Amino acid sequence: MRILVLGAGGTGGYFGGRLAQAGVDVTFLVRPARAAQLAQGGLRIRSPLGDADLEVAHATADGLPALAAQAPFDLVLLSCKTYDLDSAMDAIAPAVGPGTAVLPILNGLRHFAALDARFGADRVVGGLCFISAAKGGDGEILHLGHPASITFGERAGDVDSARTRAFAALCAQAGIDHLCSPRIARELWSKYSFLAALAAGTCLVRASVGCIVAAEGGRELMDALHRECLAVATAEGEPVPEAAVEKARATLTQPGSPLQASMLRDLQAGHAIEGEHIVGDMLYRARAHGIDAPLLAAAWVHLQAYEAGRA
Ligand SMILES: NC(=O)C1=CN([C@@H]2O[C@H](COP(=O)(O)OP(=O)(O)OC[C@H]3O[C@@H](n4cnc5c(N)ncnc54)[C@H](OP(=O)(O)O)[C@@H]3O)[C@@H](O)[C@H]2O)C=CC1
Ligand SMILES: CC(C)(CO)C(=O)C(=O)O
Repeated sequence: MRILVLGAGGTGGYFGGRLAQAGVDVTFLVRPARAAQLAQGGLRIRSPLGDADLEVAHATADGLPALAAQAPFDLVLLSCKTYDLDSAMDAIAPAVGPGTAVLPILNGLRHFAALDARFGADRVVGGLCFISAAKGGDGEILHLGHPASITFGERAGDVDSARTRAFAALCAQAGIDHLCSPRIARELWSKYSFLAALAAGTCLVRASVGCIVAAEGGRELMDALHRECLAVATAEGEPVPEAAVEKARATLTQPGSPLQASMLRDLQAGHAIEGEHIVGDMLYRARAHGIDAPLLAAAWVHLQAYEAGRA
């Protein structure tokens, strides 16, 4: 399987790097500044699961058509931020042929409509990841915690397609914790309801879960945010299974937990954020279903004010 990884940031750099480390045919599609970094220092992963210093194949958009003409790509692992989705779709388009699958591991859900419209729904596989990772100042990939997993699956529910089976085999070869799910919509909603609550809560308070729940009313805040998101999942026809609800609730209210959403890291660094894609979209869906979501609404005001101040 020939894989193109769009982006060599926190998630793409980590998972693409692990695949490359295991000898998988991986090419990173990056912009010129990142290409220069990769050419000079390679891809460096710093992780509790093991460091790696890798020379990786990479290309910029202008070189991609020639590469795709040499041999078609079987799968594009899409790992951009959602505010870069349009440019990322333009960039990967020359590599998306008749037999190419596109597997996004972005947070949220709204990107699927854009990907379906651009490439056709049959090409787009459902996907998500769990990891805390970021690109450091020197371009190194910093894996900030233990879990690092990818979940993927056919959105039409085919448990055992050749492309998901082949990708699962490569993840196994690379030692990547992975799940090929027959219910990817459910997995997406489980992650999204958890992540939206985490991002809304930690950004609103600008603190980790542990600091929030140590405050009077903090646990109740995280619980109530989670309930708002779970109500949306149910209204959208994908109620989150009780075991996943309990696991997410425990994580969102765990005393002493250093966990914060990647959105808070971006916000504290003064970077662009995926506020509308993650918190705004959850709130829009709540409103469309007539669900009262005052905490999501407050978080969304906060994120918009941040974006306005940044502009
Ligand atoms: N980081 C985390 O811990 C987690 C993130 N996620 C989600 O994963 C997604 C990706 O996040 P993350 O990996 O952190 O993001 P990063 O910003 O670290 O990496 C994204 C990379 O995509 C590259 N990129 C964007 N547009 C293009 C383009 N047109 N051509 C080439 N490269 C492009 C960027 O390049 P450049 O460097 O040139 O800007 C950047 O390096 C987000 O939706 C996020 O919410 C999910 C789970 C955990
Ligand atoms: C919650 C977490 C860390 C899980 O991967 C995440 O997706 C994020 O912060 O963006």
